[in-house]
Formats: sequence, structure tokens, C-alpha cells
Amino acid sequence: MKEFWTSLASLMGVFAFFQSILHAVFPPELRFAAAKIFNRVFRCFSTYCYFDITEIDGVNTNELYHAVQLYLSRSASIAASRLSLSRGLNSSAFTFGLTNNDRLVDTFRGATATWEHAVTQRQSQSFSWRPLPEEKRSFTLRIKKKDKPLILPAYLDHIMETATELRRRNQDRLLYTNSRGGSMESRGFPWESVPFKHPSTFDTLAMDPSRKELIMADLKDFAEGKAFYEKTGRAWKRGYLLYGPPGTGKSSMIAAMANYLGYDIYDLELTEVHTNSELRKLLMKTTSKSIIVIEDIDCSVNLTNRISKKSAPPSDPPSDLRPVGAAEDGAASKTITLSGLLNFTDGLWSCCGSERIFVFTTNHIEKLDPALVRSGRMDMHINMSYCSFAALKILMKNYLSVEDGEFDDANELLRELAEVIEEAEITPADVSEVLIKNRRREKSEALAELLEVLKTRVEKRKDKKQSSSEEMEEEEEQEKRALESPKESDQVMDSCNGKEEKGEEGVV
Ligand SMILES: Nc1ncnc2c1ncn2[C@@H]1O[C@H](COP(=O)(O)OP(=O)(O)OP(=O)(O)O)[C@@H](O)[C@H]1O
Ligand SMILES: [Mg+2]
Repeated sequence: MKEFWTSLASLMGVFAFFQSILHAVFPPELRFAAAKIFNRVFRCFSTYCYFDITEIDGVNTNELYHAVQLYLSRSASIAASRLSLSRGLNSSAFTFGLTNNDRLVDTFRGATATWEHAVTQRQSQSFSWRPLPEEKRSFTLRIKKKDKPLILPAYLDHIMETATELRRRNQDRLLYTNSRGGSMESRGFPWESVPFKHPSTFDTLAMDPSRKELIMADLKDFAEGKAFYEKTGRAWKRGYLLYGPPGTGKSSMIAAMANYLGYDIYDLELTEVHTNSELRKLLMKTTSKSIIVIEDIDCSVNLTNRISKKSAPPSDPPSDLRPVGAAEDGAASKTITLSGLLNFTDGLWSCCGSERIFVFTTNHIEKLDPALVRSGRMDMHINMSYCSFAALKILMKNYLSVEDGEFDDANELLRELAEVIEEAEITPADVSEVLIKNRRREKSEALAELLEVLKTRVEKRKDKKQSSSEEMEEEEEQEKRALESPKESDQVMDSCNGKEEKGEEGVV
């Protein structure tokens, strides 16, 4: 310790000596230049090396400067005592920054990096087509010379990646749509966007917790799977098919996925796409870390034509190559085809960009072409089914703030609800409606009301079943009767024939 103070004192002595020489020997106008030279000499003997990262690189904005700013803002909020604060356009988070001459120490792969932020007045405005800011801002990175080969350029790559991730997390999600009704070529960019504010999350999504966890784990695995996809040579994309009756939460699931991963959503309106090449262009203009959604795929495109094709003449092209809806008018090039759609998700073009998720939804999985649902095409098929008791518990928590264990297991109301919920075949959307209507009442009253609704549904379903089975029985009975008394019908036939014969005879 003593040695440290001795060397520090001698260093300060040397510094003071040079300072006094500077003042004694050089006139004030040359002092700045001389100081710079001394500085350089010092740096030659220093064990450190320095990197200046200016805000404006020539006349262009230096991306690295902003990346460093964002990167340091993570730790600046903890380490520094005076900070600058900002909030970017479209951003929902505040960003901390270092103020003038503030320092921050960071470590990377065991090496220490010291950052200093400098703000100086721009001396004279040199000619520029673009007006430059009055202040000159820069970061100076100081690292030990021996660490240089160890951490550069990996450290800078790390900074850029972290900053991109932070920017994405701070930025609001965007929801893009291609359904503007006009020609998409007219404005160059085929997608229009709005901030995506859907509040659905996996916490609020009513479905069995075990299935939910499976989906979340799958999504996480995908988002963190860059190395895996690179190693295995697979395109970094994943497909989910959500199917189930209306109101079971397919759209809510998509919103929850986007919020969970922090991805943007591209809601593709297939009916607005006229050709396969338009579809490809749309795909090319999507960004990484996004979910591309085609809702109600069974209604968007006629995907049943492959089946209907079996009865068509053999000279026709295979149905999946045939333009959808263009068979009669021959406008083949003016439509999209099933193969175009499959290429969209699976072909080479689907890999331009990376980290993308495709989600198709349908209410009628049985109506989809087998090519679309065959294994491997969509990586995961998710059945969004009617409300189970586990899902009901989540809805009770969402709408009535009923916490786990608030009603004990022996509670009569809960027991009855658990008994009838599956039989009632009610969608989470319908349960939500009942709970919303009754949310201001006592919790037990609201649940009792729900129980009534469920019981009525069960009764109705039973009646319907009863009447349809009665109808079926009656039909069967009629068929049986018809089979058992062939003579009667023969007689009718005979009598008809008889009449005809008579007539003929009469004619003759
Ligand atoms: N599983 C669920 N969890 C939470 N809320 C749900 C769920 N399912 C439906 N809801 C509620 O019902 C509403 C409609 O649900 P959603 O639009 O997600 O259903 P959908 O399956 O996409 O229906 P459709 O097939 O008609 O498009 C949502 O706003 C949400 O409040
Ligand atoms: Mg929907």
C-alpha cells in the first residue's frame, strides 16, 4: 500500500512538473496543442489503450455510439450518482445515460473496461450539408493493452447485440397488417403498423397450466436456439397451428406469445394477397423476431380443392399447384395457390431473415388440406378446447380476483363447478362474459350465477342430445319399417305399373 502511495505521489509530481513547463514555456494559444502532444507521449508509455467512439462519424451517425449509450445505461442506473435520463420515440422505458466526464467500469471475459463520456462544445462549424449538433459527444473506452486481443472485437459485438436486444425490449411491440384495401405496390412498403397493446399474457390465458408450460418452454427453446439451429443446419423458424371452436383463445394465445417473446406480429390477410409473388414480397419485408399470423386459414383460401380434385379429369394439374379460385376464368397468375402458401412457410424464401414464428389458426382443422397439417409442416398443433376447471380457476383469478386456496377444496360451489364445467362445453369467452357481468357482486354470488349458467347449458345439451337421438331413432325406425314391408311398396310399384299398363292398353 505504501508503494502505491509513493508511486502515485511521484506520478502527480511528474504531472505537476509538466503542467508548470506547459505554462512557463508555451504561450496560451499553443498550450492546447502542447497538452495534446504530452498526452500522446504519456499514452505511449501507458499500459492502457484508448478508443474514442464519437456520436457523429464524419457526417454519419455512429451506430456504435448509441449502442454503447444503451449498453451502459443498464449498469449506469446502479453505479453512477448523476445520470442523464431519456425516453425514445415509441419506447415505453426510460434510458439512463452517463453525464459529462462520468466514468463507468465494466468487465468482459475477466478484463476490465473503463468507459468515460465526454461532452465538449463544437469549436467551429465546418461546412456540412447536414447541420451538426453544437455539442460533440463521445465515449472513450480504456482497456489494458494486454487485454486488447482477448476482448476485441468480441466485446464490441457483445455491446451491439445487447443494445439491439435492449432496444427491442424497450420498444413497444408493433402489429403489422397488409389489409389496406388498395394496391400494395402503391406505397412501396406492403405492411402498415400500429403499436401492439394487447394485454394478453400466459398468466391471463385460461388453459391447463401443464400445457401452457409446455408451450412456453417450446417458445423459449426456440428463441434461445440460435446455436442449435445453426449447428443442425435448420432454418430458424417454427410453426404452430392453433385450432378449436370460436372463443377458446386462439387470438389471445398469439398475443400472449408475442408479449412473452417480445416479438412483433405480422397479421397476414390472405384475401388481400393476389399472387404468389405478392406473398413472397410480403415475407421478404418482415423482420426477424416476429410472428407471422394467418387467422382462419380454412376461410382465407380454398384449401379443400385438393380433395375435390380427385373427381376431376386427369388432365388437370395437381390441385395444390392449381390457382385457388381461378379455375373457371383462367386467371391463374392472378391468384395465390396452396403450393404458394406452403412455399411461404417452408420454402427457401421462408428463411430470408431468421427467428420467425408462423402461426395458423382455424376453427375446423378437419377442413384443412392434409399437406398443410402433415407432421413437420407445423411443428406444434395446439388444441384450444372448451373451458376446463383448471382454466376456469385462471378466469376466476382474472375477473374476480379469486386467489388459489381462497375457497377451500371442500367448498360446495367449487365442487359443483368442477363437476359441470366439462359437461357444459362452454368456451372461455362465454365464461368471461358471465364473470364480467357479475364482477361487482360478491365472489360467491358471481360463482353461483356462473354455476346456474353452466347447469342450464348442461340441461340444454341433454335436451338437444335427447331430441337428436329421438330423431335418429325415428329415422332408423322408418328405415326398418320400409325394409320390413317390401310388399307394400311393391304393391305401389305394381299399381303404378298397372295404371301405366292400363293406360297403354287404353292408348293402344
Ligand atoms: N383461453 C382464454 N383465456 C383467457 N381469455 C380467453 C380465452 N379464450 C377466450 N378468451 C376471452 O374471449 C375473448 C375472445 O377470445 P379469442 O379472440 O382469443 O378467441 P378465438 O379462439 O381467437 O376466437 P375466433 O375463433 O372467433 O377467432 C378474448 O378477448 C378473451 O377475453
Ligand atoms: Mg381469433
